Amino acid sequence: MPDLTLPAPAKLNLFLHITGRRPDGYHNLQTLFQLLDYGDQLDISLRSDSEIRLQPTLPGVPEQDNLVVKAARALQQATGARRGADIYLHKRLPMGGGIGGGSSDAASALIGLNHLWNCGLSRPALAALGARLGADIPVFVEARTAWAEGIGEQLQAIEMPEKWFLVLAPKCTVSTASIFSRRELTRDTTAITVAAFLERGGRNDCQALVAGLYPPVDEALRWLSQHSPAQMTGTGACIFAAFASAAQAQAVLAQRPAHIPGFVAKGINRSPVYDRLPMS
Ligand SMILES: C[C@](O)(CO)[C@H](O)COP(=O)(O)OP(=O)(O)OC[C@H]1O[C@@H](n2ccc(N)nc2=O)[C@H](O)[C@@H]1O
Ligand SMILES: Nc1ncnc2c1ncn2[C@@H]1O[C@H](COP(=O)(O)OP(=O)(O)OP(=O)(O)O)[C@@H](O)[C@H]1O
Repeated sequence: MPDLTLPAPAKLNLFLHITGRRPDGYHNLQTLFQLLDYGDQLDISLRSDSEIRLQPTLPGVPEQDNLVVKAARALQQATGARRGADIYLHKRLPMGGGIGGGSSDAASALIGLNHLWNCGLSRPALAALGARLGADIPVFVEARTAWAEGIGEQLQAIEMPEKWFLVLAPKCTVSTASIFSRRELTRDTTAITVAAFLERGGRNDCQALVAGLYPPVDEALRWLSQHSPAQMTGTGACIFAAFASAAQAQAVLAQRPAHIPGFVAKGINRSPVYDRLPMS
């Protein structure tokens, strides 16, 4: 039996506007991070030595590059924690899909190990530690559906209607860094207010570029758009559409082309991690 089991939920970017580029190359953006009740799971067991061991190894990701291991080491360094951990990662989320799998795994590792090692870091301190490893990690540490600005780390929790989402995961991996480095990317969208988004919606500034570069993304977008307004999340490759009920989303999922994997998940305002381990 592991000492602690924690979920690592996915997110969708309900819109993604790129409003500028910082001198360090990172992009200022506006987005709405919608958490989903679907994701990976981490089983964490304490070790008496200070080793961090992760199983299984993900295809193409050496153990030391896995964000879970990086997060655990960063926490050890920041706090002087001497204990180690064996972590088993049940991977369900497609990698490089724009649904934040690696970031969420890292956030759950930070939250779980902070608890098991008695490090005593507050949620904002853990989020700041996570931000150094990836722009999408803070929202999973804060564990709330949120409006985000800056590079994605300035967060404001927001209560959204809890809709159902059909997510299609075209069989390709999109590198976030490569999309953000493309010359053709539009980087000058005018900032909008939360109220304007809630009234009129928004778009994904990376979508046309990614669909042009990756035919499987284009195909999935075209197919899903026949049934409901479809959008890409993050820098892709996943795309999604919102439905009022699970049954409606499942009915469309059942009709999808057999070669496109997909799932249905509920949008949630609070991550299940928050309920497992409430903290300051
Ligand atoms: C596009 C989003 O998925 C929206 O949620 C995220 O902002 C990406 O977050 P992430 O995958 O955690 O990204 P990171 O691992 O921090 O960065 C990957 C690469 O994407 C680029 N990057 C990322 C976030 C950002 N606001 N501006 C950027 O330019 C940088 O080149 C960086 O080297
Ligand atoms: N635990 C992990 N799970 C998935 N990918 C990981 C993990 N650790 C490191 N990585 C690396 O990070 C890359 C991006 O992974 P991830 O699945 O988080 O992408 P993503 O869903 O596009 O994320 P985001 O929306 O945050 O940009 C992977 O291709 C992989 O090389």
